[in-house]
Amino acid sequence: MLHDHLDGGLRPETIVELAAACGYQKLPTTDPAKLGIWFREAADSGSLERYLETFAHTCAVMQTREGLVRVAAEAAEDLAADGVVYAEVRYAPEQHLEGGLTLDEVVEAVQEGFRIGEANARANGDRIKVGTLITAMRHAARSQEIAELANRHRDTGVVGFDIAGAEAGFPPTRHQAAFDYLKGENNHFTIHAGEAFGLPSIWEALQCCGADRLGHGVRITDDITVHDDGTVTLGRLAAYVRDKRIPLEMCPTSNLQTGAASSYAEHPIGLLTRLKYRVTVNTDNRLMSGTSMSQEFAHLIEAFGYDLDDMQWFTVNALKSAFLPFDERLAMINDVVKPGYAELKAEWLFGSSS
Ligand SMILES: O=c1[nH]cnc2c1ncn2[C@@H]1O[C@H](CO)[C@@H](O)[C@H]1O
Ligand SMILES: [Zn+2]
Repeated sequence: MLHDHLDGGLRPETIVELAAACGYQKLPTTDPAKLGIWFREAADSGSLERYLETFAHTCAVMQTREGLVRVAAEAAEDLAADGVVYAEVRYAPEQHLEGGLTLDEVVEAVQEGFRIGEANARANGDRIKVGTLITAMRHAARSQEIAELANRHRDTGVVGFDIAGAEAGFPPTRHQAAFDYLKGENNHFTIHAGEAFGLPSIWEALQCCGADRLGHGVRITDDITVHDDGTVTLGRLAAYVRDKRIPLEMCPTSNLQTGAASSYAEHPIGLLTRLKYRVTVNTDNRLMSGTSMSQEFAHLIEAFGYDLDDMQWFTVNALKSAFLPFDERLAMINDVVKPGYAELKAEWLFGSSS
């Protein structure tokens, strides 16, 4: 899985405990069950801007080294327990400086947490590798500094860079210098684009900034015409995205909440999958969307009748598009993902062994 926000995936009980530990008193409730529901409902706003307001509470409890280590470790454990074997988890270090940590200390704490979480997952019989994406906030003006931060930590598990936050009014070219810098360093980046704003945002992300992947990218369907007889005409940009195999990090539930899609059945992932775009399935924010990787798959199975072969295709697409070295991607696909799906198929054929 390629698109999961660290500050969008906390366990509700952890938020409550960390809030008590750091004296944060603005939580809407300190009952973990109610808090989980509150996040889901508050994020169900129909607008990206309002959806993003809920992150004030999670970021508030991620301002200390201990808080960051714990949240990162638990993210790795939770993803592994759900069957995820490779996850790229992102967050914006600039949002975690209020407790006096430096940008580098924030990154070091999160990296330590991921390593602890990977080890705990192994102890539980699960296997996961977590790669970190360092995000810069698109409304802010620190992207150059954050890109340099990502580049500095590239040899200890930071696999790339991203920009996130409100899209309308903040085109990716505001951060052109950061992208040019990363290209100069032969580093990788993805850009949230085509979620709350349409084709110009996708075009800029690809053709000006040089993004390796698109976060969401759902609005690419604005450039696709489906005719009454079912045939399809692709515009130039839609054709480019498909021809160049640009990975689309699709997050169905998140898109329903922010209004980027109106139902699972009508989510552009159905059309884009049929047209064999490089589609991947992701959670975006497990807390705000009350979801998990397996739940996102379950929604798609229900809406589109996908089977294990389709799940495997999405998973292989994700590994092909990961910011991991090529040999590791290949080993993940051939030695982990394919045998894993073969095992699921055997269970389907012969019945579960457990
Ligand atoms: O779907 C999204 N679109 C744009 N920005 C997002 C989305 N989900 C989360 N964030 C933003 O990314 C920051 C760093 O993780 C979060 O704090 C949130 O503001
Ligand atoms: Zn996102």
